[in-house]
Amino acid sequence: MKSIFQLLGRLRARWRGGLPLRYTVMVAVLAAVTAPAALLLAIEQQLSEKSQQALLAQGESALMAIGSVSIAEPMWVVDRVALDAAAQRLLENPQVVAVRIEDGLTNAPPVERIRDGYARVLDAEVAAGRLNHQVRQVVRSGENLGRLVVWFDATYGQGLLQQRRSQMFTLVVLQVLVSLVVLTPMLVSRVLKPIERLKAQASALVEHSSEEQPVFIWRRHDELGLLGRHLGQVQDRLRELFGQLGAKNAQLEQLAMYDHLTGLPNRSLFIDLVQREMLQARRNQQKFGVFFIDLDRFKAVNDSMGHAAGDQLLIEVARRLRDTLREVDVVCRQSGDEFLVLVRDIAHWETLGDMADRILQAVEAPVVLAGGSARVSASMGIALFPDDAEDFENLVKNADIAMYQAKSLGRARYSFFHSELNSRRQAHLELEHQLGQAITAGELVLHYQPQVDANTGALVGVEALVRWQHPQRGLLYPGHFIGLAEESGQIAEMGVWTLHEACRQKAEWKARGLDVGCMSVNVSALEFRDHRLLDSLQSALTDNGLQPGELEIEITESVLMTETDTSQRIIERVRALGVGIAIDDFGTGYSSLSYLKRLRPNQLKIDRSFVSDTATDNDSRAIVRGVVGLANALSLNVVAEGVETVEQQAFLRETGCHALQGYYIARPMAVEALEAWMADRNNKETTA
Ligand SMILES: Nc1nc2c(ncn2[C@@H]2O[C@H](COP(=O)(O)OP(=O)(O)OP(=O)(O)O)[C@@H](O)[C@H]2O)c(=O)[nH]1
Repeated sequence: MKSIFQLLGRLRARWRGGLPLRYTVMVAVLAAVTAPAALLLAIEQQLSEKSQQALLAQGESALMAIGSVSIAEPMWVVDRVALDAAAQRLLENPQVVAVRIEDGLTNAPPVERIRDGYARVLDAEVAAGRLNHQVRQVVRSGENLGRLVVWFDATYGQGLLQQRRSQMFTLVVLQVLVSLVVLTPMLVSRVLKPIERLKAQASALVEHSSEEQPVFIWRRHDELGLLGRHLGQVQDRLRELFGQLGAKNAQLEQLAMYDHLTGLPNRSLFIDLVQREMLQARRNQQKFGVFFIDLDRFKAVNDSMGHAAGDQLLIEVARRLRDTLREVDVVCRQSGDEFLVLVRDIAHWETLGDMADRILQAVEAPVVLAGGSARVSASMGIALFPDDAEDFENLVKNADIAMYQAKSLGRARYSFFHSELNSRRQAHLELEHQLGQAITAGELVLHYQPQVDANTGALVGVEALVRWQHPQRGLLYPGHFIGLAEESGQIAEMGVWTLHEACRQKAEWKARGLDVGCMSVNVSALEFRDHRLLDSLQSALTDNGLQPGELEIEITESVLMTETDTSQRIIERVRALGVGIAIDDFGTGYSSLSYLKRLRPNQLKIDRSFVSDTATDNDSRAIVRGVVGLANALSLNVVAEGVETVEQQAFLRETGCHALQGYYIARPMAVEALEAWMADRNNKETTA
């Protein structure tokens, strides 16, 4: 019982939640066909029961009337045979169970006819209501002859009714079945199937993806067909929109993930791939490498052959990188002339070195461009996962640091990253940053080293040497920061400051009556080739009211001897200005005599390495003698640098060297110390 209720509950819930349409239609059709049929059946039963009873009653009365009339004559003539036959005829009526004809005039026994099986039970059946009997007087010519008693089967009508009922029921069932057989296929084909199709079409719309969609063709012209066609149009429009969206997405993905020039993955995609590789490498305890590749002096290709040729070169380099690497490796263009490579599945770290060599060789092969042929090299840094870093940013940063190391070692090579290199680079960057502020913070100072006449010992000039009074690290010598200043471009600003400060100091001494002789200022290679050099010299002199002859610039031999035509043009302009020119570190480079003649400097400074060896080394002595002889021949002054002993001084005097500079004379000194030194010498001279 409980489970029946549960089932009903479930059905109710199902009904409320919405039965599938086909069940609903089936139930509706069944109800629509069977309910009126059942109602008709019930009404018909009621009506036929009533009319049946009336008919039976009428039939019984009629039978009694006809029976009594038909036996009146035989009773009158007392024809028992005819009476018996009349009783038999009455008994032939199926309703009649027994007939008795009683003669009221004679005492003759009644004529009786009883259906088989009823003889003994007549009274009991009457008492039970299953039989009823009727009695009718038989009359002739107003005289009462006797009576007719007939027993009728009271259940006869019921039987008839029952028979009729089952016939009606069969008819109704047949009608329901016929209705179902006719209606169901019609409903299925005209309503249910189209609705199912519409449902499938709508579902296809809902689940719309870029994949192939089924096509629904509607040929019907009713409302469902119209709805289907409309849905089809929506589907077509959606398909079209999705197609456009897909193309746009692919375009956006291409733009977002790939470099437009080379078609290589860009940095975003590369990050994604490296991060996935990290997960896998961690799981499998594997290593992988990242290469940071930067083309060497790519700017020169752009500058000399044009940007379009530069682009062509980048495309070609990208192609070579792809061709050189294995399928599993990924190369991306990070920006400009920088490429990143993810090197997967490395058995040994040496594998990386081999691959790096192959890449460098591939890049270095000549490239034919629109404007001619070009040749570039690349510098490459290699960082290893997980040894050098465990996240993308640091891995690439470390590969970059290693690449920078490769550049500083002379380019066209690769370097592995080491954490120690990282900290060195860090310190370097920090110093570079501090150097940027040192000039404005007044942390740069000039020390001056005297140059004296080799014979008389008189002060003939001072060389200004820059120092950095670092707030934490104390006094730093140029070796610690000039290279840095050159790399970062700060050398230009530093050079201008040095020139102006040296001239300012010279002017101050002059104003105070202190004669330090000629002021020598070092000019680096970058400053020397900077077109602003002449303006700087001019303004340093003018601003401080100095004569050009009071200033001299020192340029190293190697700087002068590269791009000699340019050097010569610059030297000519400096000389035209009246500023002196000294060739520094003379003897270490490769001056040719003809250039020396053409450049016509004022002074040669013999490099300290020759001077320091004069005591022991005959060759050095010969070189010094040669340089002095050459200078005399070209009417140039000679200053010997790095004089540290009395013997060196004696030798240099003897060779005819004009001036001396070195620790034996005096170290580079701050302004006050130099002034004290000069005062001390004056005192000694006066005393002497
Ligand atoms: N043709 C072309 N040049 C580009 C593109 N993107 C950046 N560049 C140039 O590439 C050059 C990159 O120069 P750097 O790497 O800084 O210097 P470099 O000349 O290669 O010198 P080193 O790297 O120090 O050896 C710059 O001059 C940029 O203007 C590009 O898409 N096409």
